[in-house]
Amino acid sequence: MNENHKVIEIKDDDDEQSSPRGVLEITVSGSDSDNHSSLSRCLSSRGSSFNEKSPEVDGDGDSATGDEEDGGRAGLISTSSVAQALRWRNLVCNLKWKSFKRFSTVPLVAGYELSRKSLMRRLGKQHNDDVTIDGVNWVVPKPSWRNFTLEELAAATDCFSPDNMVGRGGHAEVYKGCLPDGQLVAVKKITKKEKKDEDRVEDFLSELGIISHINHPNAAHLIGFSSDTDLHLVLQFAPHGSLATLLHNSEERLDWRVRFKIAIGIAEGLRYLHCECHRRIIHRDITASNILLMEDYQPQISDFGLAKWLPEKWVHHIVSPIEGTFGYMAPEYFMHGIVHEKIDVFSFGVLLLELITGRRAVDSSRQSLVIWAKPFLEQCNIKELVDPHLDGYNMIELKRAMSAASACIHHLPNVRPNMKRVIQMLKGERSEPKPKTGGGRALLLDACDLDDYSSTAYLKDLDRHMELVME
Ligand SMILES: Nc1ncnc2c1ncn2[C@@H]1O[C@H](COP(=O)(O)OP(=O)(O)OP(=O)(O)O)[C@@H](O)[C@H]1O
Repeated sequence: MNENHKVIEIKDDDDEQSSPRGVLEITVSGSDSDNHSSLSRCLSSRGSSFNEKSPEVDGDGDSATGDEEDGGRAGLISTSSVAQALRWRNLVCNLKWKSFKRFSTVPLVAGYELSRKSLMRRLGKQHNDDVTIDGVNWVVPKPSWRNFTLEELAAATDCFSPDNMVGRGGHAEVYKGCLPDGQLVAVKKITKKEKKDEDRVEDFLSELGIISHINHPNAAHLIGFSSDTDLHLVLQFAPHGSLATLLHNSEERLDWRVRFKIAIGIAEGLRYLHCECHRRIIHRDITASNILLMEDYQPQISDFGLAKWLPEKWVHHIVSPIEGTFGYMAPEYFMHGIVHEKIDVFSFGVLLLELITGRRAVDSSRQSLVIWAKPFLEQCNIKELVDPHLDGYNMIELKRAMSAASACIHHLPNVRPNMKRVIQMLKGERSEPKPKTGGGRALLLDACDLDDYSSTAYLKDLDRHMELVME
């Protein structure tokens, strides 16, 4: 176990159960060879735990059907899809493994370190060679992804024309594109100029590995990827852009009905990532810019660049460096680097506040929305809190959103509800979070006595932290 790990205790009850079962993670330490064998174990363990979702490819390159459901799915896969799947498998199998620094657990691809040159060389080979099967029995996820060439992406985006650029984040430029069949796509070109090639490739594979396992209407949908010259993800296009733009930079005013629908959708997406996905995924960067709005304003959680797998049996993990967006970061994360579901819950609370108030997580005078809103939430002061631009709102929904926000931004992670409970609160199925009296998934750390951490101390820390990062 990583030395950074402090005493942790897991107490599960059914209601607080937030990890999927039957997922085997391998702890990695030591040399390359250790890691490689860990990988093999990890992959073969995935074979059994992922059977119901993904068709397997056996040593002869045929679809192997483990059960009836797999058989049905496999039967639907076209020959070219199988060939793509094999190319994908070959690509991953050929990658070089080294020790993994940040996390001591390597899920499918989140631990690669490889030289970009070597990746490109291997990829170049993939395009030309017949697929070779090495007999390793592991699952090929989602064989319908496409491996695009740079020419295809250039044709789709009019040579990455600036007119087609729909967004730019800290790590990527995003272009609107149109595929030959008329499908609109977003081509995310990874830039991360400050990073070394190896790190960029590692981050790309990590994001790709996570996003490729996600299958939910409220989470980004991967169409394909390209590592031809540059690294690209090809995603479903979001016609209404990001929530941040619509909420803070647009003439268009989102009415309450749409805002509430967006809140429920994001909550459903997060519940999926935390509890229903093949593996437990912590997004780590839930912000208004990372919520995309599809047709009919259905929200999609996007940008899995910081997302992490968390093994089922671990209550949390401690990471360094701490990356994320100021204004959305939970105190235990920005102070101690603790990663667990409740840091996403905190960020979701900030998002709820943005939807209620129309204010940014951090405004132009560097005021944190959490610090500003806390007293009004405690007084249930709707008049001060609610966005003055809203023409009207459903009072019951607004109050539910306020009480959910209040619970989510609690300074103690154990007191914050999980996403399942947040949805119940928003839908009025349960009005109050269940008080934590020792049951449930408790987070006990001797490294940082969070239970002694008061709301006032937290607000002071938040202020201090903001001063530091805004200097
Ligand atoms: N699928 C999409 N459809 C439409 N617009 C998109 C899509 N994906 C991203 N965008 C736009 O591009 C912007 C940047 O994308 P994204 O957040 O994925 O980049 P990033 O560099 O990883 O961001 P960050 O700085 O948060 O790491 C988004 O805020 C959004 O406006």
